[in-house]
Amino acid sequence: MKVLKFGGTSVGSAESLAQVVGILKDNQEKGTPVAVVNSALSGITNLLVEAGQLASAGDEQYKTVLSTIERRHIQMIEETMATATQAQVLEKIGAYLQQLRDILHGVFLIRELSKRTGDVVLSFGERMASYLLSTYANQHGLATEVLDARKIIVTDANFGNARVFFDKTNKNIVNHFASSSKIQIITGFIAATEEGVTSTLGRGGSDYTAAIFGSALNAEKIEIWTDVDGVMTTDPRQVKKTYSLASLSYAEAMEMSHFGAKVIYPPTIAPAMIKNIPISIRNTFNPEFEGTLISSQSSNWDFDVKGISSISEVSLVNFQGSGIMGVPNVPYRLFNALSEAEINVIFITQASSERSISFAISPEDAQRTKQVLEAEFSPELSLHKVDAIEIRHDLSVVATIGENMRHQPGVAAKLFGALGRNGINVVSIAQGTSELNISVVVEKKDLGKTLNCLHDIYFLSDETRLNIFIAGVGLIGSTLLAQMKAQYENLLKEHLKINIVGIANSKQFYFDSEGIDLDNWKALLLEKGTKGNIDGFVDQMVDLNLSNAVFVDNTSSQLVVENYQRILNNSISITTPNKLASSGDFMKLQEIKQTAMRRGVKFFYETSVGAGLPVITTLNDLLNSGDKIQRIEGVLSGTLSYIFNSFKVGTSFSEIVKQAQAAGFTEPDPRDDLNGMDVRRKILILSREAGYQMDISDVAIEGILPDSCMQAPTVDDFFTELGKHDHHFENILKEAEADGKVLRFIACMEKGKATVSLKAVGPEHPFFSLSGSDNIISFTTSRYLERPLVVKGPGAGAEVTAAGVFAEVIRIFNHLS
Ligand SMILES: NC(=O)C1=CN([C@@H]2O[C@H](COP(=O)(O)OP(=O)(O)OC[C@H]3O[C@@H](n4cnc5c(N)ncnc54)[C@H](O)[C@@H]3O)[C@@H](O)[C@H]2O)C=CC1
Ligand SMILES: N[C@@H](CC=O)C(=O)O
Ligand code: NA
Repeated sequence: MKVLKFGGTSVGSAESLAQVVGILKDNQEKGTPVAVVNSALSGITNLLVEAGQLASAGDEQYKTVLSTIERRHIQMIEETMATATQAQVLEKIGAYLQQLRDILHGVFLIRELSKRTGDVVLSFGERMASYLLSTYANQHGLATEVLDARKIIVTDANFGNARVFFDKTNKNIVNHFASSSKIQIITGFIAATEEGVTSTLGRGGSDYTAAIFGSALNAEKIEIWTDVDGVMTTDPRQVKKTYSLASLSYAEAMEMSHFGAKVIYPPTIAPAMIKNIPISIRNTFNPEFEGTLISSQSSNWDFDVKGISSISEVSLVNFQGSGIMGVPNVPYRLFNALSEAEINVIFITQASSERSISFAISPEDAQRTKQVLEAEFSPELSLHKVDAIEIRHDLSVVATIGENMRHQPGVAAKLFGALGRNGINVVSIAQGTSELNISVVVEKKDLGKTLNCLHDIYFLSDETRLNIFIAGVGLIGSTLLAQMKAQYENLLKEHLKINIVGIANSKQFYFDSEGIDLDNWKALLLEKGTKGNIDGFVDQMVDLNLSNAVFVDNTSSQLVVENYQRILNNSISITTPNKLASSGDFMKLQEIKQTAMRRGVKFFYETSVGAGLPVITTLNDLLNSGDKIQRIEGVLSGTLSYIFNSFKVGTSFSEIVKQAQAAGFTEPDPRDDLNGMDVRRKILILSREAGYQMDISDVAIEGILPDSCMQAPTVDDFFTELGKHDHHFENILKEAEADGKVLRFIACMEKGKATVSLKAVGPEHPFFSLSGSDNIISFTTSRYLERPLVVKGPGAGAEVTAAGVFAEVIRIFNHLS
């Protein structure tokens, strides 16, 4: 014998009734006898509650609600019943509705709805649904009859949440089933007192009915049929990719349910658990799927954690004071008072100093909790032995659950590490000594982020999203987007989903938290983008509060840099080829780095020197392993390298500069390259990395650009002006060539002294043989003293720079996961 329970959605439409009959027939074919428990049609119980409340408040609107209830049932009859039988079925349902109307009219007249009458009102939902289901099943070739559970389940008179008398109930069940041959369609949720007065079983009532019958009949299994594929690893409304759990132990299922997962109402598991009857959660609309089996077995499961459940809205009460320390009856008085006031405590922690006890409750109980505690502890409050009761709102509880967590070091570290890296503040923590559950209280605004990042770290097997925000979609930014698009599928195979959530240029921005379509980003930004500057972009990024977030600054804008502190403070990592922060004000840079460190996120800017070449990481590797930097020397400008590699006597200098610009080597304003500013910034960045507290003014420069070029108001004017000086550059070149030398714009830093100058170097010089846009950086250190460590290769250009930024994005991902 199996007991099958069908929830409201399973009996709420023509389609679902057909599915239910299919499931029953399937069992019949397999020779498995079944008993069926059903709920009211979906939504009807709430409507009945509402009608009762309106009637008792003397509000005629109850009639409108009643009409809605009536319409739902009539519509079901019209959609599901054979035409010839419709009149008869309508008559029967009409009789139920008339009774209900009479009762509500009475409630309306006397303006009072006792719990006892409330239960009668509610009972109509299940009674009508059972009748419809049984009639439908009989019309489709099954032999069923309605079993009104009020004849069977005997309870006390605690209406609304009645307690079952199991001796009598079990006897009734056994006797009834001994004499019935048809499939029993049992009204869930409802019961009756010994005197035959209608009662209800409280929250989760129909599940409970199924467990009561299953247990009395020693069923081989109880199946709870609903509209989802069993129990999911976490709330699918909050996390995009969740999985259905094949199995759960009773204890896990209870923990999950206690913390809000819609699994099964915990007390209803008890009768089944005592008899060790497995409970399976199945999807009426996907009956082939096995769903979730809840049993005493701890299943094979590859992960430390089974599920992450949450209660989105809780309040946290802090009860503290010097007078409670070590006083044994304080906790007793506290929780007893709450229990007497029927206030449900969701979560408790106590500091080991015993000076404070915190517990979470539903927000609707907050006011009452305060009153109850103030009354109970009024003497202690007036003597200041207990502090004023503090209640914090807008919090959520997230519980990480699983039997595998037991005796498993590292599970908690993973959890808190992930929360820390994502900037989620943990308000309170509890872990039962059973080690089955670690619960944390977080701010409500962080709930989605918490569930997503925990789901990512525990169930990494499928994919992790990296949420990326890109400011600057010019040359480097657009190349980066193209590279990310090209690599998207390959990364997905590695379980990494590149999710470009926001893009911005200097005028507007565009967001899509599901990931911007990379085939179409330009049009989306231009046509659908919001007008606004970087501050607005960052505001929206921060508001989204996504986990695993990275901000990429592909601009050369100081306005963007001004936002770094705020971005890092919101636990979003940054990678950038923009040199303004790393070569800007020294104290500000320190603050930015400290914020990143404090928030456990990254601030990377490898591409600001030598573009994609590993310059800063190499320098840091040397330093971290204890080497001492003696000297850093290099050709640090891709533009200038290209220019002096291509400039031959007889060619025009200004034309070559234009070529460098067209090749994507120059700064947005090429004068930054030609006047040496770009190189000064780069040698400053390296000097600072090497430990010197220097500023841009500490980098001496011998400029090569005539003043008139610098003063040109626009880049075009600059080129015109530069053309006038072609002969000047040709002369410099001729002089060098006469000595068999080439021109190199060389930066050097030794003992905190940095210089930048144009030099003519001969074939003996290591920088002689450069070509294209090559950079070369040589590190002379204590360990690389005679022969320096050299990094060399293209040091500018869209592809290599964007690739360097891309690599840092992935490095940040590796750090986050
Ligand atoms: N071209 C190269 O080889 C290398 C470039 N870089 C750096 O890469 C950065 C980007 O260079 P490009 O792509 O060539 O510049 P670009 O001028 O082509 O693009 C800059 C982008 O930033 C946007 N932007 C400017 N100010 C903004 C603001 N306040 N807010 C939002 N967006 C803003 C612009 O609208 C544009 O989309 C620069 O910092 C440059 O120094 C670094 C290494 C190599
Ligand atoms: N304009 C720069 C680009 C890299 O930082 C250069 O030419 O090196
Ligand atoms: Na680099």
